[in-house]
Amino acid sequence: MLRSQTKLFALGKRQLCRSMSKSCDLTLVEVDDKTGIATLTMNKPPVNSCNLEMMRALKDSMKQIEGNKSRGIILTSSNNKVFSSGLDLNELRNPEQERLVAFWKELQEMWLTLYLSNLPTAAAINGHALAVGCVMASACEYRVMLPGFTIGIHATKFGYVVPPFIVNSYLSVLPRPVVERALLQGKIFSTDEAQQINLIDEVANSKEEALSKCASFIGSFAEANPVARALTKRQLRAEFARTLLDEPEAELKESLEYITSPLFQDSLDAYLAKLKSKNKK
Ligand SMILES: CCCCCCCCCCCC/C=C/CC(=O)SCCNC(=O)CCNC(=O)[C@H](O)C(C)(C)COP(=O)(O)OP(=O)(O)OC[C@H]1O[C@@H](n2cnc3c(N)ncnc32)[C@H](O)[C@@H]1OP(=O)(O)O
Repeated sequence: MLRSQTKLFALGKRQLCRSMSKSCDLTLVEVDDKTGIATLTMNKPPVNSCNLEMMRALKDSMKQIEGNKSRGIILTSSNNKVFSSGLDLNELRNPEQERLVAFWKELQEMWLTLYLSNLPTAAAINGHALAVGCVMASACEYRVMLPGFTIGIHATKFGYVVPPFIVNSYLSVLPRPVVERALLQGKIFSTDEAQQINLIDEVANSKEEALSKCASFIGSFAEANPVARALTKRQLRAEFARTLLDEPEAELKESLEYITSPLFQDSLDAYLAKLKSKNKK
């Protein structure tokens, strides 16, 4: 995509500076003047983990793209090894109640904004997509992944119960028996395995190729009336979004109780220690 053909804007500056992250642009949005397709790039070093500010920036970017009458959204990463490492686990560890409530509500809203977007959505998965990283990719309508990476929801492996809307994210892409086995095993798929079960639609050999394949998918709706398309998509997806649309408070309460339980906190401590020790060896 040529720089001269794109409009570039960034969100999340203020929030990011407050959270003392390394970069000042959590998300980058480029809109191709020719195609009208927006590329939304996650840009939170080192691994695009989703803290409160990141999820807010993602949600705000998506709303801004919809408001700008773009023709579609491609979600990707500025990191060439990691698409997203999922929720920022530091947000879940010994959380301060007010921030945890804001964090979980933001997760709910970000997921709903992406899952029910009026626009065609596609993910150019140019790195590992773990847990909520996989959930975000699954919430899109189309997925193109680069070889040599991994994707999946491994929550049960480290003692996390999978919330219903995350189950639904998988169910909107994969058949129920596959979802059941994958979630209960905490299965992480290689690119090849993901293609075999249709968790991803295509494999591309470079990020540019992945973006181009995503753009072709979005272009395939050129003949569809955008309003009719959006309302039909909403109808098709409403069932899986029902819990969060109708009872977000109940889902919030259940999740908060679980996250603040000693059982969860203990397994999180052990998991984080393991993750950190990897880099000390
Ligand atoms: C009955 C109904 C009840 C309903 C109850 C509901 C209950 C709800 C509960 C809970 C939540 C469950 C949902 C979970 C979803 C999630 O998304 S949890 C996040 C899970 N993600 C991971 O486990 C990813 C872990 N990371 C990695 O595997 C690797 O980092 C990587 C493969 C992504 C990248 O590897 P590499 O490039 O080698 O980088 P690293 O050196 O590993 O990482 C750099 C740096 O970042 C830290 N880090 C990595 N991931 C995270 C993260 N997700 N959060 C926070 N920090 C992370 C890592 O520790 C390194 O830090 P240091 O440099 O060592 O300080």
